[in-house]
Amino acid sequence: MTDQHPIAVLGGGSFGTAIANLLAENGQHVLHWMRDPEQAQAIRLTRENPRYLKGIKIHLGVEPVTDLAATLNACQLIFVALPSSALRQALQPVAELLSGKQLVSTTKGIEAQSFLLMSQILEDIAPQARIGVLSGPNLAREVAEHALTASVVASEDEELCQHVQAALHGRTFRVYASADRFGVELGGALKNVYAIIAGMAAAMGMGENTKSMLITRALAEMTRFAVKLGANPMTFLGLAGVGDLIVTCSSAKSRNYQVGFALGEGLSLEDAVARLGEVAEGVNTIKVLKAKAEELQVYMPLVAGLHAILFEGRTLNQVIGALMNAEPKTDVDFIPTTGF
Ligand SMILES: NC(=O)C1=CN([C@@H]2O[C@H](COP(=O)(O)OP(=O)(O)OC[C@H]3O[C@@H](n4cnc5c(N)ncnc54)[C@H](OP(=O)(O)O)[C@@H]3O)[C@@H](O)[C@H]2O)C=CC1
Ligand SMILES: O=C(CO)COP(=O)(O)O
Repeated sequence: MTDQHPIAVLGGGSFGTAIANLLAENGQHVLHWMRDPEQAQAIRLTRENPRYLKGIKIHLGVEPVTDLAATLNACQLIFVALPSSALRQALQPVAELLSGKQLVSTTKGIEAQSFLLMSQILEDIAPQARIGVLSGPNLAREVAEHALTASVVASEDEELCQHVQAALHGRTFRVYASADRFGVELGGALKNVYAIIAGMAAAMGMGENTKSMLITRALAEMTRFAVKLGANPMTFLGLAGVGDLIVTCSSAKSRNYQVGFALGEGLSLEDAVARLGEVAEGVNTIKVLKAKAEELQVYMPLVAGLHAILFEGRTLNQVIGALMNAEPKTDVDFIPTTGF
């Protein structure tokens, strides 16, 4: 059943475009808000968004718009697909228009200084809104090309979860519900850091053993950190945890992986990010994560190693040597046996 109101998607990048298309394919009228009037006009005329999703036809049910206030006024369900660095500054000025709306963040990042996840920022600026997150192994291009894909909508608000499932479920996209908003969102933010490391390893010609070790030990670190923050470790065994970690650490379509690959080829961080020209959230997340892990005294050797390479002048070989020669540890030591 289609909504009586249009559905808003905020953000004219690759993921906003992919989600807007999915909704429109399901018969929804979508107001796709972007800040650039030229981009909106070009999409209206050509039905393509070549800068972010070249070759993908934009469904006629997607209406590119640039009036944010009018968009928020017209819609009850609003997907937020803005970079984490832009979300607060874009939405704070229109905070009063968000009251009572269903806001679903798809943004996978952490705010510097506050260490807030994106749905927590939404809650902060719009306490009267109904809040959820959408996260999972969802490479935008594959979603747009109709690869069979699953995602998770997470909120304590069951009605919101059902609304999102009804709006997005289709022949190629399946949405699972979760009540653990914090765990689902944390998984999406943390995995970007490990995708940078996986990209580096690939550029260095490392094999499948290395990839598997990285993904598994990344899961250990992520879970250890999440448990320290009081999250449910079981969420990390789901699509938004290990699922997203696998896809992002395995695919050259991931922008975080691409940044890592460029670093592994010897580019500076600045050049790697410039060459990408899109958002790689892990670059900002690593800074705040390293500091938080130290503050909370959580053992995160991969995070510390990547930070040392990017910001402390260590070489890849120095860090690899330190990681492989670290004191012996036990394998699965990060899930408490009681309490969950
Ligand atoms: N791409 C993917 O596969 C997936 C991405 N995500 C998450 O979605 C979020 C958005 O990423 P994605 O769509 O990929 O990013 P892209 O890099 O593809 O696009 C970024 C978009 O954000 C816009 N933008 C940047 N700053 C502002 C601002 N201040 N106000 C308004 N709009 C702004 C850009 O506009 P302009 O062109 O005018 O600069 C552009 O449209 C990220 O957190 C990402 O982790 C989640 C799942 C999958
Ligand atoms: O989150 C993603 C896939 O689930 C997209 O990852 P990148 O931002 O690294 O492209």
